[in-house]
Amino acid sequence: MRIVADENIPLVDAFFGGLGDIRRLPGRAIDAAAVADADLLLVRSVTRVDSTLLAGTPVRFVGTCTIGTDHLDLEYFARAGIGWSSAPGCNARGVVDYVLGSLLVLAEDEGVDLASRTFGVVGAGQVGGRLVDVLRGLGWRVLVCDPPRQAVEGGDFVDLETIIRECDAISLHTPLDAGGEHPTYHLLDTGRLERLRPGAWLLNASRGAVVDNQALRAVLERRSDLRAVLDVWEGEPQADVALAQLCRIATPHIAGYSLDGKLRGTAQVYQAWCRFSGQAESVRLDELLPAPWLDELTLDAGTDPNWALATLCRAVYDPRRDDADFRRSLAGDEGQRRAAFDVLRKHYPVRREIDGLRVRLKGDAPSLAGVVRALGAELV
Ligand SMILES: NC(=O)C1=CN([C@@H]2O[C@H](COP(=O)(O)OP(=O)(O)OC[C@H]3O[C@@H](n4cnc5c(N)ncnc54)[C@H](O)[C@@H]3O)[C@@H](O)[C@H]2O)C=CC1
Ligand SMILES: O=C(O)C(=O)[C@H](O)COP(=O)(O)O
Repeated sequence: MRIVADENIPLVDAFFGGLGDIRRLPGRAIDAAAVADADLLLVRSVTRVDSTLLAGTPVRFVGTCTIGTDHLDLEYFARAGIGWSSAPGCNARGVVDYVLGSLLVLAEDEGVDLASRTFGVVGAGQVGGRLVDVLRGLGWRVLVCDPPRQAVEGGDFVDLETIIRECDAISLHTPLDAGGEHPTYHLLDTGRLERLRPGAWLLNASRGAVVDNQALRAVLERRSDLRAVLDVWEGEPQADVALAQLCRIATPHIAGYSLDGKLRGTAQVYQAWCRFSGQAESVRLDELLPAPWLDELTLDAGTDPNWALATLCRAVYDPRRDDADFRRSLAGDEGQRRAAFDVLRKHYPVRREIDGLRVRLKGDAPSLAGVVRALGAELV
């Protein structure tokens, strides 16, 4: 079997090496010629996979080691009888950790207590759903907007206008969808951005075009009270430099880049391929995942819970490093910036997940135990 794979899929040899010959290419260089004799195509989010790429090739299965599927033409796959899989939820925890780290930075800048803010989560699926659980677990007020879920489940959801009107911090976690019943392309347009509450924080780690980037830049230029955190950009790997400079945190689409999340992505697609092809699985992720660098922490019962929250999160991940790396890359010319966007992603440092921590409490401390549990870390 011939396999073509994005060179940035970690452990691709460990999982797929026994199945055939693997040709590894930069994701943006995977073209029709590269897949002309491939049976299996493994991609990440940067490769557009549609009839232009696949028509006339022997490719019978496409795996994307990502959560997002907006780069796949799924209607074409159905028409052409091509099997496919994404990796639902694989890196959702990484995005939650990114949002937590960003909220801590914003709160520290402005000297506000996060518990006094109202949070809005737009899109409560794999990522947003986990984020809601963590924020509510910390005892914070969270409003949730998810019209597709609301239509099916009824329940405790609000509309987007309520989020805009009432929330001090809004985090976007929808898929990018230009059509359908609940389109998300430019979901935050000029009008909605203008109506953000005074001093509001807007975070986008979903897909760039869920926010109208030009409109956001114009609004941020007019309203110095707003704070923006952007991990994703319209036109990646190009990012609007002026917009990035107006953001409090700006990063090159790395919110979900925990090692655990990336390896889960490869493993989930391998499992999907095994189901599709009727083969037994012979490689297991838990045998390949390295131990975390930081395993166990001890907190005294007298520790301030807000300090504990910041310390536990930042012990594992602090987005300021990624912001600083990205900001330095913005000094280059257009070509250098495009290249740097991909280089920062390709050589991303090892990062683990906050819920991999084990925390020991010295003494009886129910509020500290609540913080540890809300973060998903293990109390030992
Ligand atoms: N920056 C990064 O590194 C990463 C970004 N992502 C992106 O995050 C986004 C969310 O991913 P998941 O949670 O896994 O997706 P998901 O499909 O599990 O959840 C998305 C949720 O959004 C809801 N939704 C759809 N249309 C909506 C609308 N118009 N308004 C409000 N809610 C709407 C859906 O009902 C669903 O519950 C995707 O765009 C994904 O590509 C995912 C992982 C990493
Ligand atoms: O899983 C997703 O969806 C993401 O956005 C990934 O974090 C994107 O990773 P790449 O495929 O762009 O490396």
